[in-house]
Amino acid sequence: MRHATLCGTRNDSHAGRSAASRYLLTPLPLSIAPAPPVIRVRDLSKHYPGHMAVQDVSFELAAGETLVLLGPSGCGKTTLLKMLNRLIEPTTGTVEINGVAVGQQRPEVLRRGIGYVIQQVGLLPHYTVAENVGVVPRLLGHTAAAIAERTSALLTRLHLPPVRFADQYPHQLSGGQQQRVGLARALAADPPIMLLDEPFGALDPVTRAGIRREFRELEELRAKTMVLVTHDVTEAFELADRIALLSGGQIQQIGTPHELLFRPANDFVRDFFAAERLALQLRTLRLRDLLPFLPPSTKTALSKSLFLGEINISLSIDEPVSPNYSVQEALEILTAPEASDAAAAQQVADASARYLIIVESDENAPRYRVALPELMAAFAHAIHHAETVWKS
Ligand SMILES: Nc1ncnc2c1ncn2[C@@H]1O[C@H](COP(=O)(O)OP(=O)(O)OP(=O)(O)O)[C@@H](O)[C@H]1O
Repeated sequence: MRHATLCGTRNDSHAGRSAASRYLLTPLPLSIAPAPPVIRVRDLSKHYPGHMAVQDVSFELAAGETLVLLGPSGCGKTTLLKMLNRLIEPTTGTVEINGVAVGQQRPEVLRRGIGYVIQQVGLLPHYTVAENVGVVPRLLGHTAAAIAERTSALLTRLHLPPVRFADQYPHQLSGGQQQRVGLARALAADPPIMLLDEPFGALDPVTRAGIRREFRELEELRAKTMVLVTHDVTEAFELADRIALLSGGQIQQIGTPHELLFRPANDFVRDFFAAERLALQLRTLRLRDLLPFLPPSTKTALSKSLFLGEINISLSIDEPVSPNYSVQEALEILTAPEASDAAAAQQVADASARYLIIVESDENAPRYRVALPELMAAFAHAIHHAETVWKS
């Protein structure tokens, strides 16, 4: 498994935490033992009379990793998630958190160390927003001042200004606001592990995409080990370090989004992504993957000052982009007009006049100056290469 031999480095990529960590993987020196998994699931099954909800599931999760449980309705995602914090007891198999079997811990004690977010949010209707957020810290005996400070900071971070929202009741909030309070509540005691079951499920697609973006960039979540359930493929690809794709209670494949897309383990996996294949390829491939396929003429040896000057003078792109950007993000930059700048908007009509400057953090690495047609040609080559490597 990836975390047994590799460690992820978070950075400030525009692409968000998961994408950044996937593409900045650095081999561990052989002398350093890998950290033990935070969550270890072995041969886990749940049988109901006449029905196997989950069958022989095993996986390990490293600290800070996000695993998405993905699959069609009824495939066992929620049952599997709930066995991690003992909301459901397994029929066979074990779950260990930090090396201790969860079956040996009192459920309420176990759950205080694990944040839990569900689609229905489950806010207490007669508690204010602030009281809802403070529930777990109060149980843990935190001081009133510490709870108030933490609540206020979290609400602010989640775009719920405390002055307006702290004293409101759940019924006075929109669905998206309730969802944010649910997230704040789960984060209030700063648990190292978060379990999230369709956390954005009740929202319309636009609100959902917005909250997902905020979620990805939330500082408070950066170091957390997370298991997130969704049936939304785009959501899974945006948020996962690894995805476990389930069907009929069994894991069909577990791996990075790149692995599931380009190296499907079986027909089910391939077919599951077929309808959204191109969109997922655009999200999954990074500019770094395209570099070998760019024509030599795109390589530029501009000095930093010249290069920044050129951007300002002749291009509508203000910032160089990192090779960690997805092809999707690069396309958005190349084709999106600056709303406030009519001249820039005019330039978009001739997209070939716009360039991306792909630049590594290492100053000595080559830079690339790429227009839309070159980008798309390299994308086509990179896809062909990834698929050919898999088939051979
Ligand atoms: N208490 C129960 N008794 C009997 N069968 C159950 C019970 N709970 C769940 N199941 C069955 O187990 C299977 C898995 O259910 P689960 O809720 O884990 O699926 P899911 O993948 O989360 O589905 P969805 O995406 O629709 O929420 C389903 O077929 C469901 O009907």
